[in-house]
Amino acid sequence: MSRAIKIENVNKSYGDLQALADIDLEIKQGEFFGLLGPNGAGKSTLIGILGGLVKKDSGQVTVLGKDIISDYRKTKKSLGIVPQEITFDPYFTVRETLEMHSGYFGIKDNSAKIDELLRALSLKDKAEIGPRELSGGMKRRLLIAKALVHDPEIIVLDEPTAGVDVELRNSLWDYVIDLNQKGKTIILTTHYLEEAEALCDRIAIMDQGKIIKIDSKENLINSIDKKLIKIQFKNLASNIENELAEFQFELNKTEKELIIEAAKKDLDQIMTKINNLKLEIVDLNIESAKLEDVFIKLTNLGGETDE
Ligand SMILES: Nc1ncnc2c1ncn2[C@@H]1O[C@H](COP(=O)(O)OP(=O)(O)OP(=O)(O)O)[C@@H](O)[C@H]1O
Repeated sequence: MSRAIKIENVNKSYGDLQALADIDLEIKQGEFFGLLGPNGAGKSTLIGILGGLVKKDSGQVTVLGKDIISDYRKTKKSLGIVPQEITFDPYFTVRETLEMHSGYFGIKDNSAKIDELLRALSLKDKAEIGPRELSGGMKRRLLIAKALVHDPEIIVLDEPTAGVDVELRNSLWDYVIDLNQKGKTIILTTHYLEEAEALCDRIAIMDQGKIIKIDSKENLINSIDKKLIKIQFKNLASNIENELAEFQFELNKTEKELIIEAAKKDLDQIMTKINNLKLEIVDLNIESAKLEDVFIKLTNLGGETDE
């Protein structure tokens, strides 16, 4: 696979605040890449640099092998960036907004693509009204359509589903997955970690202007040695707590449910002990670690994953 984006040694400060510190990152063509991190980690700053909205202090960024500064026009055409901030010209309808944006890229008749986007993003019946009459979620979908009118090779989505309801979120993802399967590179930032876990192949976790971890989703999740065992018994026995004393567990006596957090290496011993209790099991569930566990471990910010 060839390279979609190469970021080398990029730095950016706002006064005394170093928003990006020596960022190195390569994203291959066709990847579905997740850029995660707590508020203020530097994700939007990095995306702003990519799109030419933020000026880097140093370093180099290339898009499909072209420098974002010296080959600005070409790199701009290869990128479709959906920003976090919603801004529109209120005097144009949804369709006119998309036609005008096509015009920026020199596309004269773009009605087939515009119709495809309006359909995919469920905006067809809103095509002739102004952005002021759209709900917050609809505005966000128009922002996505606007970024895609010129059929870019690389699509960057900065928090695309904030404020979008579940049904539309799912249809939006179906559309983005389809684009990715057709070969488009997708870069996603989101605070919905389960969304990143479901969609991304590779993930970079940023914190305080640095990339603190970058790996495949599977490797990240496997790096957490944790299983959550939930067992519901028909009846409890008085010796459960003694029997499991060496492990970390919770016992809900009303629900007759036992929850044990265990390392993989202890699973066999735990299951043997539970077997020795000779209790009738009503339900059993073993969960593996989630991307959220990795995020919490690396950033110590579990409580702030949702905005
Ligand atoms: N224009 C600006 N002027 C001054 N400081 C800024 C500016 N833009 C961003 N920052 C600061 O740079 C840091 C990185 O911000 P950035 O928006 O890139 O983070 P983020 O990871 O996108 O956060 P979020 O998840 O909240 O969107 C923050 O400390 C922020 O306050």
